Amino acid sequence: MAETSTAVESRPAAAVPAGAELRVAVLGVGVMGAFHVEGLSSRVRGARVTVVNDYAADRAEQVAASVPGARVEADPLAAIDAPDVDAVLIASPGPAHDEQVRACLARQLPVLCEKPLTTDIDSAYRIVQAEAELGRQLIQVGFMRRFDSEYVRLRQLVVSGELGNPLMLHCTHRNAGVPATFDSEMMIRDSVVHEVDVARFLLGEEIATVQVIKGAATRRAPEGFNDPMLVIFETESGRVVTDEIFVRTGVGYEVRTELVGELGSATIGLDHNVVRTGADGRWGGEITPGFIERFGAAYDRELQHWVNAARRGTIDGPGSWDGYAAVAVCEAGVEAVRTGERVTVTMGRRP
Ligand SMILES: NC(=O)C1=CN([C@@H]2O[C@H](COP(=O)(O)OP(=O)(O)OC[C@H]3O[C@@H](n4cnc5c(N)ncnc54)[C@H](O)[C@@H]3O)[C@@H](O)[C@H]2O)C=CC1
Ligand SMILES: O=C1[C@@H](O)[C@H](O)[C@@H](O)[C@H](O)[C@H]1O
Repeated sequence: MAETSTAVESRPAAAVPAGAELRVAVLGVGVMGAFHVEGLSSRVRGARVTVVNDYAADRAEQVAASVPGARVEADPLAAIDAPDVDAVLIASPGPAHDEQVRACLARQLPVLCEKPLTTDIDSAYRIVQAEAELGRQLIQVGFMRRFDSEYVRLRQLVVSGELGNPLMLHCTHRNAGVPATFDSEMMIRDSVVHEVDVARFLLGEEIATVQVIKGAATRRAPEGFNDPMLVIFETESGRVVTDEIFVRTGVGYEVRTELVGELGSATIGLDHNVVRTGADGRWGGEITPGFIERFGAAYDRELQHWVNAARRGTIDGPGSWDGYAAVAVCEAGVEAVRTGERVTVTMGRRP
C-alpha cells in the first residue's frame, strides 16, 4: 500500500454565506437519491436541491419536476461544476462513486457519498489521500446507522460501561429481495459494509480478519449464488463479530444487532415498530418492509447533520477514513468468499 503524503496548508472553507441555504446537486435519483431529494426539500432545514442528475434522463426529469427551482444536468461532472451548487449528494451506484467524489474534491465541495465510498480498496485510499492533501474534511459517507436512535443508544451503553467490556457482536441483516444480479460480492460490498461500520462504530477498533461461511442457499437465489452467508470478523483486540447476511428472504427488512458484554447484553432491532403483546403471554412485532421504513428517521438525521456541517465547510459524521476502512474490510470479505479462507484485512496508514 502506498504511503500517504503530508497534508498541505488549509484552504478557506467553501461555506455558504451566513443564513444562505446550501444548494445541493443530487447525483443518482433512484430509490435512495429520490428519498434524499425529498428529505432535502421537505424534512431537512437549511438546504435546497438545485440540480438533479441521473444516468436515466427521464428519471432525472421526473424527480427535478417534483422540486420547485430544481433543474436537470445530464452530465454528473457538469452537475458538480455547476455555478449554483455548493455541495453534492452522491446516490449513484457504488462503481460511479470514485470519479464523482474525486470531482467534488477537485472543486473543494462538501459531499455526502452514499456507502460504499468506492468498490475497491485502492481507489478508496486515493480518495483519503487526496482529501488529506487538501487539509480539510469534505467527505461524509452515508453510514446512516450511526444516526439511528437504537444504534446511538447501543453505543452509549458501551461508552458508559453499563454492559462491561464488549466481548461479541451478533448481527442479522436480511432484505426481502434484491435485483437478480446481486451476487456474493455485492452482498459483501453493498450490504455487509453496514455491519463493518457498525462494528467499528460500536467497538471503536479496526477489524483484523474476515471469514465467510456459505452454507445452503435459498431457492430464491439464482443458481450458483450464495445466499445467505455467515460472515465472521475478528477485531484487532480479538473480539468476534458475526453477521448473517440474507438478501432474498421474501419476508421483510430485518436488521438486528446484539452486543454481548461482560456485565450483560443488549439487542436492538427487535421492536422497531409496534410490539404486540397478547393475553396468551406471547409477544411479537411487525417487520418493516424495507430500509426506508426502518431507517427513514436516521437518513433524515444524517442529512441534517451533513447540511449543518457543510454550511460551515466541514462534516459531522463518518468520514473518508471510515469509508476507506469499510472498503478495506469488504475487500478482504470478497477474498474470503472466493477462497473460503480466513483473510487478514490490509489497511494503509492513516494520513
Ligand atoms: N444507506 C443505505 O441504507 C442505502 C444506501 N444505498 C446506496 O445508495 C446508492 C444508490 O442505491 P439505490 O438508490 O438503491 O440504487 P438505484 O438503482 O435505485 O438508483 C441508482 C440511480 O443512479 C442512476 N445512475 C447510474 N449510474 C449513474 C451515474 N454514473 N451517475 C449518476 N446516476 C447514475 C441510475 O439510473 C439510478 O436511477 C448506492 O451507493 C447504494 O449502496 C442504497 C440503499 C440504501
Ligand atoms: O444499503 C442498503 C442497500 O444498498 C443494500 O443493498 C441492502 O442490503 C441494505 O440493507 C441497505 O441498507
